[in-house]
Amino acid sequence: MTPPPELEPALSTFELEDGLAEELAESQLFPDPEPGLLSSSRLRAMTGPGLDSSGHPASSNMGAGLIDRPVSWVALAGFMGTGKSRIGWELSRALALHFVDTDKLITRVVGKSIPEVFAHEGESYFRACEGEVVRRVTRLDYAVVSLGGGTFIQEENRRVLLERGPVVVLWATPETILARTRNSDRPLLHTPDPLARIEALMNEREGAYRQGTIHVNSDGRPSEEVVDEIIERLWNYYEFGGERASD
Ligand SMILES: Nc1ncnc2c1ncn2[C@@H]1O[C@H](COP(=O)(O)OP(=O)(O)OP(=O)(O)O)[C@@H](O)[C@H]1O
Ligand SMILES: O=C(O)C1=C[C@@H](O)[C@@H](O)[C@H](O)C1
Ligand SMILES: [Mg+2]
Repeated sequence: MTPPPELEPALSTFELEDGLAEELAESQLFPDPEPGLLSSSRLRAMTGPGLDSSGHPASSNMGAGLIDRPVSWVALAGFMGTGKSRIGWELSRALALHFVDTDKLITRVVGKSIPEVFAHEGESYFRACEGEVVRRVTRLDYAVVSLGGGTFIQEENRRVLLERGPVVVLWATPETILARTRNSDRPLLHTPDPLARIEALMNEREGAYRQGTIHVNSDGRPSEEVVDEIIERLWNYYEFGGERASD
């Protein structure tokens, strides 16, 4: 069945994620949660042609040169709850780019939720997964990549990401972060005083986040406004010497 035209970009995004999941499943790091579940033939059967040799979904027209955009690759970093996943998805729709959420990709490939990965395999395993995913997503083109809150803290990840393209860091106050994460499961905030934990972690991490390319406040602003500011700042970045989309 042919999807309605407005769903096509989202569908090709899923194909891209399938291709990445397949590659990762074949890497040494990720265990196969159920024997055969992530075998490449099974994924291929579920997802069709996957990626072409340059990493684009085989059916994509995203590189066809029809869309004027400031960048063809951008990552979003920042503390938990600053809006990386939500803003990243909306930004990808606005720029007609694929969307990859590294947390989601890890949970999909490992076959467990992030709290389960922290509880069973430990945080250092999760951080190793993040490193592997960063290496893969920096090889993509035509993508908005939303990172996990701790991904940009690891020096090697920062180096690889900043070498690849602009990294937009989203910011919000500890109070907003608490309100946005209160009803969700972030293992690092499983503590009797999550606000104090957010403040302490933010202090520890602020210097690393400051190394991003573009900084945008997401506090008390509707997501559309945040997306508009990111696009405007990406155009400035492009005009002042950033890399242009290759189409
Ligand atoms: N600008 C915004 N205004 C209001 N709510 C927002 C805004 N941005 C994000 N949210 C909401 O805040 C919650 C957390 O956002 P999101 O999951 O995108 O954060 P994140 O930065 O990806 O966090 P994590 O690092 O844990 O993955 C979600 O419910 C999301 O819809
Ligand atoms: O800030 C962090 O270290 C984390 C943020 C989330 O996105 C997840 O990646 C995980 O909960 C860890
Ligand atoms: Mg997220």
